[in-house]
Amino acid sequence: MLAIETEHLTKRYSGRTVVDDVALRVPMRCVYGFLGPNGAGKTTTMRLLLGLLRADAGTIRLVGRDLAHRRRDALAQVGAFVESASLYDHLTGYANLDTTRRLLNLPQGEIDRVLEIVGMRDAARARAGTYSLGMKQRLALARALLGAPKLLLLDEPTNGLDPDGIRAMRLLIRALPEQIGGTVFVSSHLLNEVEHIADHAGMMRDGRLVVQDEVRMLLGGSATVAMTINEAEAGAALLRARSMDAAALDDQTIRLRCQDGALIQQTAMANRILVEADFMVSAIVPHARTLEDVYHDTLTSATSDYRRPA
Ligand SMILES: Nc1ncnc2c1ncn2[C@@H]1O[C@H](COP(=O)(O)OP(=O)(O)OP(=O)(O)O)[C@@H](O)[C@H]1O
Repeated sequence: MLAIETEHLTKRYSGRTVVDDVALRVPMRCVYGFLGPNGAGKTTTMRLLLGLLRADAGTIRLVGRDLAHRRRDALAQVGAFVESASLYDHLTGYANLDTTRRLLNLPQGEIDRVLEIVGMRDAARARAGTYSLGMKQRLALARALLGAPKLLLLDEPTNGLDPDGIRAMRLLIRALPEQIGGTVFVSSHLLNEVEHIADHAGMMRDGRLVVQDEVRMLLGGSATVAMTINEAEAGAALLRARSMDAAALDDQTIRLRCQDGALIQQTAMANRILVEADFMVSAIVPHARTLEDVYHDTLTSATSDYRRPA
């Protein structure tokens, strides 16, 4: 069973398709990072998943329940914070959670359970108006955890936080799949963040899901090295003539893309070719592939489609 499964999910505004035939495959018990530039359709997709918008086509299953046919049951599996945390400043953290607890008709003990998860048992006695933004976000997360949902949808959870707040939120999110026995679906435009916290990632562009895979698979594949050389254009041209994947990044730097597992051998070969042709190579620095590379390779190319069959 998947935490989120969509088929042909489509949403149009005034004839313009902003979510286009999206097939999300989000496994259970993981952190899934949902990436894409502004306007790519992430928020619209999340609103569709939460039943806040009606799709023009396609289906949504949340933790095995079809959203159209078993709406209550499906949404009962989901906790979310989609807009930035809205709390009653004049109430304590505890009382804020208590209002939601009563609405959901949950036992009192639920509040202590969720406060424990977000590490705010003591702070919950203070009024929410005195909290830092990081604490407000954690309290909002605690509220989303009320009722023990198996799926959490978080929209830009570190937005506006300082470095300490970002770190605390990241650690918290990383530990959540284990603690809730479920999945955390996080939208973000911070590639570095998703690389640190997510096991799976999906990338949207112009309403389409153009990448979806395990993060370790996305980061695998070709590795690159940066070679510092006296004449990068000519050096890169020579390497390309010898069937190597090389490009001049600037006057003095060649980027050499190596096949999986062949980094050392291909780098040594490129170095020998250049030196034998009287180029001066002064540094060779391997560069581990990052999600930023995947993002740029994918989102800047009009034709690429990294989707793997599910
Ligand atoms: N209510 C609406 N009416 C018309 N167009 C809309 C509406 N909501 C969103 N859009 C358009 O749909 C597209 C996708 O927007 P969406 O907010 O889903 O993108 P996003 O990936 O979440 O971007 P951001 O990171 O900026 O929030 C955008 O072009 C946006 O202008």
